[in-house]
Amino acid sequence: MTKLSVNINKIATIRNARGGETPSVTEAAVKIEQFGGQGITIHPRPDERHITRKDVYDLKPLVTTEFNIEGNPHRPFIDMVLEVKPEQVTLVPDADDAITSNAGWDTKKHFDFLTEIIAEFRNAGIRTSIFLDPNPAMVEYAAKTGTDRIELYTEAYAKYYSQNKEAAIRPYYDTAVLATESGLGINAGHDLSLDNLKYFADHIPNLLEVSIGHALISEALYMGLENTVQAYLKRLAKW
Ligand SMILES: CC(=O)[C@@H](O)[C@H](O)COP(=O)(O)O
Ligand SMILES: NCC(=O)COP(=O)(O)O
Repeated sequence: MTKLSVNINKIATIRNARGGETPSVTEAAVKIEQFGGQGITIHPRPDERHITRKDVYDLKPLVTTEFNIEGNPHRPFIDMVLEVKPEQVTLVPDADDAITSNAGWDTKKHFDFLTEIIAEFRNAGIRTSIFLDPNPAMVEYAAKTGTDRIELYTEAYAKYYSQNKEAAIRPYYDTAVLATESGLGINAGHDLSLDNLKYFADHIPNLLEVSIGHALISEALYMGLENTVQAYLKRLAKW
């Protein structure tokens, strides 16, 4: 079964446009879980452009499914995650000024750094996942870092899906097969949508979790949050 973790960054983006608490990030998380969401993902960025540090602490006692915190492991981020103790931390190597995440880890180059940080999280009982381009060459080093999972960075798949979906998914399939053989769990995310999700989930073996935010929250403007979460769950259903 592939779990749906809903990324609620965009709820915070709208809220921050006016300050105050509308729409409420915590209420959205609770409702998403009531509507069937199987996890809540947030990506607090250093400039707090959407999710703030306060949100991270406010959400922790309310999330009853799986809490997944994503981010670049600078020391303040690491310390916050160790204090909050979510079920999962996803390490993303994004520059502070990046508009959004735009690359996976070079696991060979950053091997020592990742190994050290991953041990810190694992010793605290927090599952780790590292954001990875669909590049089988990165899997060998990823596995040696001790991470529990990888998160396949799906922007390229989403971009090329409408042109040639067989070609778009091939590197993801190859990376996923090797990751499974290497004992790694597989998550995926970035630009997944109602259009492209089913093909991805049907063709990637052992896909444990997808985290989806931008498209899902955008689609919810027209369909409503409950219908949208349900529509995503249907795309992930195997029957
Ligand atoms: C790791 C990943 O792909 C997502 O977390 C993405 O970075 C969302 O972040 P933004 O909402 O800031 O674009
Ligand atoms: N890890 C990916 C994520 O949380 C959401 O990415 P997106 O759907 O906002 O592109």
